[in-house]
Amino acid sequence: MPNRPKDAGGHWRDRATIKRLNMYRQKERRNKAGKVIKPLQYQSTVSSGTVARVEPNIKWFGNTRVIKQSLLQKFQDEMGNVMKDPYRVVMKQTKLPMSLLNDRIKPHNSRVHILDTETFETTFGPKAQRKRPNLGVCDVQSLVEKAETLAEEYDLEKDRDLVVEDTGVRDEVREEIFKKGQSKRIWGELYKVIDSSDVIIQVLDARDPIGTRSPHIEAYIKKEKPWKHLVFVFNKCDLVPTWATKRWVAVLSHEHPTLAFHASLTNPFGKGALIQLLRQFGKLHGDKKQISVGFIGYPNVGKSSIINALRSKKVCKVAPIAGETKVWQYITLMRRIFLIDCPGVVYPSGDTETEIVLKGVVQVEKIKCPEDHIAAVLERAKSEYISKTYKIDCWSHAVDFLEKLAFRMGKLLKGGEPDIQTVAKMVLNDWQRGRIPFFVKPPNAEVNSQLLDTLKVSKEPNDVSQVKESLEDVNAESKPIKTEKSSVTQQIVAQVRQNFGKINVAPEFTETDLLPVNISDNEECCSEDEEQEIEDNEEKESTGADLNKLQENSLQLESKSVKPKQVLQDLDEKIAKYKKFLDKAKAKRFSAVRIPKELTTKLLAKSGQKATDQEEESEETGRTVGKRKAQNEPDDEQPPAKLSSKEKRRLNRLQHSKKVGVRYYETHNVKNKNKNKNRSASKLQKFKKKR
Ligand SMILES: Nc1nc2c(ncn2[C@@H]2O[C@H](COP(=O)(O)OP(=O)(O)OP(=O)(O)O)[C@@H](O)[C@H]2O)c(=O)[nH]1
Repeated sequence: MPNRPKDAGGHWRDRATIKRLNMYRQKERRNKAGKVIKPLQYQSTVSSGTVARVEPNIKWFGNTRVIKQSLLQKFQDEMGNVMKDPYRVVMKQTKLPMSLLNDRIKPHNSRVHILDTETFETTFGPKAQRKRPNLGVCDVQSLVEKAETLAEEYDLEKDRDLVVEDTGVRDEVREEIFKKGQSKRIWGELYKVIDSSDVIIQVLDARDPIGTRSPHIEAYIKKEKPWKHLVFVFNKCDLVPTWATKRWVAVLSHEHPTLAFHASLTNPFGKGALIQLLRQFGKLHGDKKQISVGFIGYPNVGKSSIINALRSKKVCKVAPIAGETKVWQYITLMRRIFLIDCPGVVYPSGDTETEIVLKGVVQVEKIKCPEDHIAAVLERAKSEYISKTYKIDCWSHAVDFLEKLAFRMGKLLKGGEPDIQTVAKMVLNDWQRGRIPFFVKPPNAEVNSQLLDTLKVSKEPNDVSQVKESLEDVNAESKPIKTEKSSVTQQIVAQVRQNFGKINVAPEFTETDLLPVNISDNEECCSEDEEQEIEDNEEKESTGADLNKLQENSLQLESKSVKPKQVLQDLDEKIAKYKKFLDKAKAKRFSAVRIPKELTTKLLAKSGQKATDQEEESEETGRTVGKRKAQNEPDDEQPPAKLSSKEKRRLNRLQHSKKVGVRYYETHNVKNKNKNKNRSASKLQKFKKKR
C-alpha cells in the first residue's frame, strides 16, 4: 500500500514511485496482424497509427506564456476595476503583467487624448515639460529667411528622396568587384585593428595621396579615439619625383606626422626613420608592456610591403593585386613593438568605376570591360610617357591606341583582329604597378612650373635668385594655418628627419616633372649639420642603395654612347658626394661601408680623377671590406707602397675584422660585454709580470 507511515515497519514506496514502476512493467498487446489492441498507458489518448505533431506555437521558441484574447480581456477588465477602486490594493505588482493593462488595441483613427494623460499646464503652458521641436530660429522672420536660403541651396541632383517618374531606364547595378574593401567584414577588421593599436599608420600611395586618404577614418579616430597617434606613411615614393615627395610630406605633415617610404626588402627608404619614430612612441608609452602599431589604408597601397621592409623579411603576403590581405595579422617588430596588418578598406566616397580601377582597388583580371578605362589612363598620364612605355607615337582615341598596341605586340584574335581586351588589361596592370610614370602634383606645384618657365627663359644668376625669392613667397603662402599637434608628438616627430635625396626614383621622368627638385632643394634645403645628422640616421639603409644607384648610373653611362652634359655633371656631383661620405666613414671607422673595388675604380677612372684619388679609394675599399673582399678580390692585392707601417697594420687589421658595426657593443645592452675585455687585460698583466 502506498504512502504508509514509516514507523509501520519496512521501507515503503510512495505513490509516484509505484506509478512509475508500473509504467515500466506494462506491456503493449497486439493481435496477430500486429495491430495494437491494448496500448500502453501513455499512448492511450492517441489512437493507434496517428502521427503526432507538435502544435505550431510561438511559446516553444521563447520564454513566454501565451494566453487567449478573451483571457487578456478578462484580466484587463478585472484588474482595471481593482486598480480604479481606491479601497483595494494590488500586492506584488512587479510579479504581475501590469503592462498588459494599458496594452489595449486602439483604432488608428482614434483621437489623441493628450489632455487625458497630461494637464494643459505641463503640455502647453509656461511650465510645459513636453519636448518642443528644435527650430533653430527665434522668430518667424528668421524662419522665413532660413527657409529661403535652404530653398536657394537646394540641389535637385543631390535629393535622394525626390520621387521621379519611372522612365523604365535605371542605372545598372554596380558590379560586386567595384565594392571591394567596402564589405562589413573588412570594416570589422579595420575597427579591430584601430581598437587594438596605440599608433595607427595610414599608408598613402605616393602617386595619389589624397585619393588614397580616408577622411572618414581620420575623422573617426579624431572623434572616437583621440588618444591614439595617427601617422601618415607616404609609400611608393620611388614612383614619384623627389621634389613631389618632399612637398607632399611637407603638406601632409601639417595635419599628421608624415614619413616618406619605399617598401622594398633589398633597398628600402625611410625604414630607419619609421623605426625611430615607433621607438619614440614606445618610449612615450613606457608604462605599457608593449605598443601595437596598426597599418591601415586603401587596398594595394603597400601596407604588407612596409611591414616586410621593416622586418627585412617576408612576413606578410604581398601581391600586386588588391585584397591580398584578408584578415588582420600580428607581427612582432621588437620586444616592445608589435605591428598589425589590416586588409585594405575603401570608404564609399562616390568614386566612378574608372577612378576605382585606377586607384588599384580592383583586380584587373576581374574587370569585364577593361578597355572602358583606358581613355582615363591616356588622359592622366602624359602622352610622352605613354609613347615611351609602349613605343607608339600617336593615337586619336583610346580604341585606336589599343589597336595599335595590339598590332605592335602581336596580340591578335582569329582573322587578325586586334585583341583589345588583352592589351587593355595589360595597360591597366602596368598602371597599377607603376610602370607608367604618373603622379598627382602637390599643391602649389602649378605655380612652381610657371616659375620654372621664368628660369628657363633667362639663365642669368640674378633671375635665379629672383625665382628663389618668389618661391619663398609661394612657400610662405602655402603654409596651412592649421597646426594642431600635441607638443609631445611634435617633439617626437622633430627628432625624426629624412634625407629625401636618397630616394631611388625608378621611372624616368621628363625635365618638366623633374626640375622642381632643384627649386624645392633651394627652398627647403637643410643645413650641412642637419644633413649629416640625417645621413647618420640612415647610413645603414642607404649605403647599399646609393652604391647600387651609383653602379646603375655608371652602367647607363657605359651603355649609351651619346650623353647629355647634364648627366655627366650629375655624376660628378654624386661622386664628389660619395667621396665625402667615404671620408666621413673613414673618420668614424664606419665598417658597414662595402664597395666593390671594380666599381669605385671604374667610376673614378670615368670621372677623370687623378691616380692619387684612386689610391685613396682603394685604401678606403681595403679598409672597409670584410668578408666580401676576401671573396671578390684577388689575394695578391697589396696595400699602396706609400702607406706607413702603422697604416698598413691598421689596414690589415680591418681587413681581417669579422664584425660589422663596430659600435654594436656601445649601443646595445649586451650581457658580459666587458668579459673579453677584462680577460685580455688580465692576460696582458700576467704576461708583463712574467717578463
Ligand atoms: N614601387 C613600389 N611598389 C611597392 C611599394 N610598396 C608596395 N609596392 C607594391 O605594391 C603592391 C601591393 O603591395 P601590398 O603590400 O600587397 O599592399 P597592401 O596594401 O598590403 O594590399 P592589400 O593586401 O590589398 O591591403 C605589391 O606589388 C608591392 O610590390 C613601394 O614602395 N614601391
